[in-house]
Amino acid sequence: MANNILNFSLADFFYNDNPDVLSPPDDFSEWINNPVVKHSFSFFEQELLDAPRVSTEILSNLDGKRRKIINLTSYNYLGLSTHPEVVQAAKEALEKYGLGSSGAPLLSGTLDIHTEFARKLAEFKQKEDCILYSSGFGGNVGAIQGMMRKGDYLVMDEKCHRSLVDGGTLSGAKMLFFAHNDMESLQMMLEKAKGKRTLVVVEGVYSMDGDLAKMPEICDLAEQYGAGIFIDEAHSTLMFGENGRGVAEHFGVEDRVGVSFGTLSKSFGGVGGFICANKDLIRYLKGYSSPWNFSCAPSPAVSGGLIKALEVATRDSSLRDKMWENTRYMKKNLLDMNLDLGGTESQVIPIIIGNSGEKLMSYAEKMQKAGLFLQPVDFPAVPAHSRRFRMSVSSQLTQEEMDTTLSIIEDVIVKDMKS
Ligand SMILES: Cc1ncc(COP(=O)(O)O)c(C=O)c1O
Repeated sequence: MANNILNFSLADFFYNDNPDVLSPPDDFSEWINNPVVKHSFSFFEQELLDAPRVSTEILSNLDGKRRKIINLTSYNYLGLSTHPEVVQAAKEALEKYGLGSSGAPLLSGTLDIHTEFARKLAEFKQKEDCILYSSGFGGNVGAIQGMMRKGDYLVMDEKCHRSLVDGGTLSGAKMLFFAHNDMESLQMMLEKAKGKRTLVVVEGVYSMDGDLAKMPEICDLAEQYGAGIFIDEAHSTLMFGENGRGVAEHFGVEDRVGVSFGTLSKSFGGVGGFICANKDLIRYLKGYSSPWNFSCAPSPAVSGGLIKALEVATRDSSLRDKMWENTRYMKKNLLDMNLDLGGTESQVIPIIIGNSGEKLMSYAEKMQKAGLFLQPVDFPAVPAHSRRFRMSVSSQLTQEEMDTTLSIIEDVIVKDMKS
């Protein structure tokens, strides 16, 4: 049976009592003064200068030398962060409301601009209501922690984002992880949770691999066991589906998915998170979701920009179409170089390097010196045997930038791998 939950996986790493990984020594005071980790892993520490004027360009400060480089790591998939209409709308909201909301949403923090944005998001996602959070991370933590309680079961894909896992931990619900996108493993976990209040938690696009949740099969199984479904559409909202509503729309299963999460920091180009669901659930979250009722409401200036970002991204499909055209071009050329792109089905393209952290870091540095910023993703963010670069393709990339990117990758990675 394909149940790799028993082999090494992120789930093992993070959730099981494996004494070999990142566990602080028993003597906690000694550890605080002299923290050590047993498994070595590296950070690609560096400083990027200046706010990017366009998402594809940044200044790097590697070795104290300023270089203008191509950025293929940004989440600004549609270029909305720097879109002139979005920036203008944010400026107007800033003038009108000031910088901050100066209150938690239930106290004085909810302004008319938040209500308007939440209503527009609910309409867009075709759900009854919507709740806004100041961060995507907080939205996931808050929704899961708010909805679930001790005695409930969370059945989560093992590759789900940390925010979903932390929300589960806080809720006190029992957490069962199924092998990534493996329906046999999902069914096994649902069997274990049988008869309990159960929520199946998946991501539309998985953020490290770029593959899609198998939504039709997941819906079938969840319905068979009477479980609810929560989908994190962080990397798929405004990108997938005929109207950009995400992977649930792409598979035609929106009305079978009760709770839909989105972040505002990726394709929307701002910051924040939101949950769309039925009215009762949203009302319940407003009472019990701690990151909502015990944290300041989102910045009204950002909300103003985001209302415009939603309008720009949905008034036609031109930005999305361009992003897909660029994605197809990059994928085709990377595959022609025989690079391992895992099972990507989206604009998130992993370039898997393997188990050498040193190679990963040295490629990263060489590429940056040659004019390309690709963020290396090292263990423990991904399993040690599949260290990688994670490329995010944007609608803003020019043909020249894509061709320069490909030739740098060929020079630095492909030539070395062949040698
Ligand atoms: C799948 C997923 N969910 C949630 C988040 C959290 O979103 P934010 O960074 O907007 O807080 C991320 C961020 O990387 C993500 O990849």
